[in-house]
Amino acid sequence: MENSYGYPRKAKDDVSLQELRDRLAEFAQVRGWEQYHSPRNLLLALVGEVGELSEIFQWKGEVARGLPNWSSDDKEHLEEELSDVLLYLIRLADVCGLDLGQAALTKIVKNARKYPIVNQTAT
Ligand SMILES: Nc1ccn([C@H]2C[C@H](O)[C@@H](COP(=O)(O)OP(=O)(O)OP(=O)(O)O)O2)c(=O)n1
Repeated sequence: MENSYGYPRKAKDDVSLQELRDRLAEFAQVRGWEQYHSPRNLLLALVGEVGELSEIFQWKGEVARGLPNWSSDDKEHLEEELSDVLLYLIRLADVCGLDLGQAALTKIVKNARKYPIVNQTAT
């Protein structure tokens, strides 16, 4: 199976952090861009993309979940900026030699310990 980006895929919804990490490493390697992908440069690129993501929401007021009133162009733009943030984040973790997926799972467990579930009693 091949997706709309031209890459062979096993199934439609099985994108993994590992796959994205490997695609990004290949993307940089074949362009000779590894020299530019230092931790600091990637962090600055990530922050820049967070700024671009923020611009989409800037001055809009509160936005309903599911973005019911957004055009498909606006949603596509949002998908792109979210992706840029994700991709730079994954690449940053990779060049730092960290396993981002495992780290995130570990952090979720830590969060759950810090914020235990408080039983809600019906009134
Ligand atoms: N040195 C680079 C430059 C780009 N990219 C990749 C990661 C991002 O997913 C995307 C960012 O590309 P641009 O810098 O062109 O940013 P935009 O896509 O947001 O374009 P624009 O700023 O024109 O909206 O390309 C990368 O890995 N390394």
